[in-house]
Amino acid sequence: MSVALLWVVPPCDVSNGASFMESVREGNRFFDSSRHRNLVSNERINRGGGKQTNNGRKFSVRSAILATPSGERTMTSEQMVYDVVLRQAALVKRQLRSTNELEVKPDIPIPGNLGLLSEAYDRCGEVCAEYAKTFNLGTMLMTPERRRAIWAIYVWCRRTDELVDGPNASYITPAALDRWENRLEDVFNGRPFDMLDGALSDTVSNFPVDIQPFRDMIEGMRMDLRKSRYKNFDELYLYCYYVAGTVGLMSVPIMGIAPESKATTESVYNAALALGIANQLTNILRDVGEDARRGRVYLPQDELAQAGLSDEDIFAGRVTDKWRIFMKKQIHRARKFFDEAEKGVTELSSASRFPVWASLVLYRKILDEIEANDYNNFTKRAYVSKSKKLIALPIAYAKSLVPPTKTVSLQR
Ligand SMILES: CC(C)=CCC/C(C)=C/CC/C(C)=C/CC/C(C)=C/[C@@H]1[C@@H](COP(=O)(O)OP(=O)(O)O)[C@]1(C)CC/C=C(\C)CC/C=C(\C)CCC=C(C)C
Ligand SMILES: [Mn+2]
Repeated sequence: MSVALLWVVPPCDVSNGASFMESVREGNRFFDSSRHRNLVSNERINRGGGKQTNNGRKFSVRSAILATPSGERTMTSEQMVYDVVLRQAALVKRQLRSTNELEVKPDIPIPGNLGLLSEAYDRCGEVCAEYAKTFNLGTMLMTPERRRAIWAIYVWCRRTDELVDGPNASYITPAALDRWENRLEDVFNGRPFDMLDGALSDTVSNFPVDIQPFRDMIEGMRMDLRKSRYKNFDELYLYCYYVAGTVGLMSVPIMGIAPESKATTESVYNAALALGIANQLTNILRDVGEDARRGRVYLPQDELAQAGLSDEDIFAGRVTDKWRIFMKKQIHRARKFFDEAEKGVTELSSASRFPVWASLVLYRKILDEIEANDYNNFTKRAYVSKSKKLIALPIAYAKSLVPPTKTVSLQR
């Protein structure tokens, strides 16, 4: 296990604040909260980090699950999630208006704090370089402000995922996730707990990032703790939104939409959501065998039954014609989400397009590799070789040079 892994989410992390504080001494040094308040109150945009409750109303996908008296939901997961998309897009639009209207004051440098802040961002960059080499390379083309903000978000997502997927996952309880969520609220309120949270606190005070996708990612981790089967695609869609679609919604406010783009803000956020869903569906199709060995089946149960398959077939790990037909349909669906996402990448600001194209092209290729393995995702892990990556990256770069369309092409 790498040193960085232990350091990102120390064993005592969310379950024991005091010993965690001891274990990250730099964090203590940085987060004398009174000093940090100075730092985050130096906001370029008057948003009041953490207070974005969508017009005073805290919104969550969970709270939007409307039910009939018989307990049936009246909205599909897609409809519920689209509501979060609209809210994040509205926040960005409001922000754009307010920065045009308000006089934007230059940052007042605070000696000492700024040094620590840049150290915090450097740490985030190191984690990114350790865990996501190709992606990290792609961020080098972004402006320094955007790059470090994306690093801070990446690190928060990675730490959140590590809670349920890392070496200490068996100690993680719903209560620990509640504490992690309280810590998130503190980040948005300018009271970060440690150095890495501090970088995120600074990021969310400088960019119009809504807290809801962050809360929803934690909700996805709760879902993972209590659930190991998905009745249908609607249930799976919600899970994919929670753990991956949220990443798209967190990232676009940082990456920015090209000023010359004619696309609606909502449509770009919708494409970002689609990329998260596509990635997660691909991740699930790649890891069927690995997940089954942990007793988990992320595939829609009704679609398995329609194909004449059951959990037993998955646990047995036999590649049959029934399985191949089933897999072809699942791959087709994941590709549809990638297609949807592609329409939006071109609309991003020019320097942000390359890392997104690179990640899209490389992740999409995993689906080709599952096919090349004759759909054996039980015992063969589909991966994109170094040489294939080397061929794909210049293609991604060429795609990133294509400017936004001149006409309104993206509408929902
Ligand atoms: C350019 C780019 C990719 C930016 C995103 C950077 C960022 C903040 C990434 C965070 C990723 C993360 C650590 C998420 C935690 C949950 C998780 C692990 C999700 C899975 C990722 C794959 O990781 P991996 O293969 O390492 O999985 P294992 O842990 O090994 O199982 C996911 C499958 C999903 C991640 C989702 C995205 C990267 C969505 C990206 C979408 C955008 C950047 C929006 C682009 C904009 C438009 C308009 C298309
Ligand atoms: Mn994972």
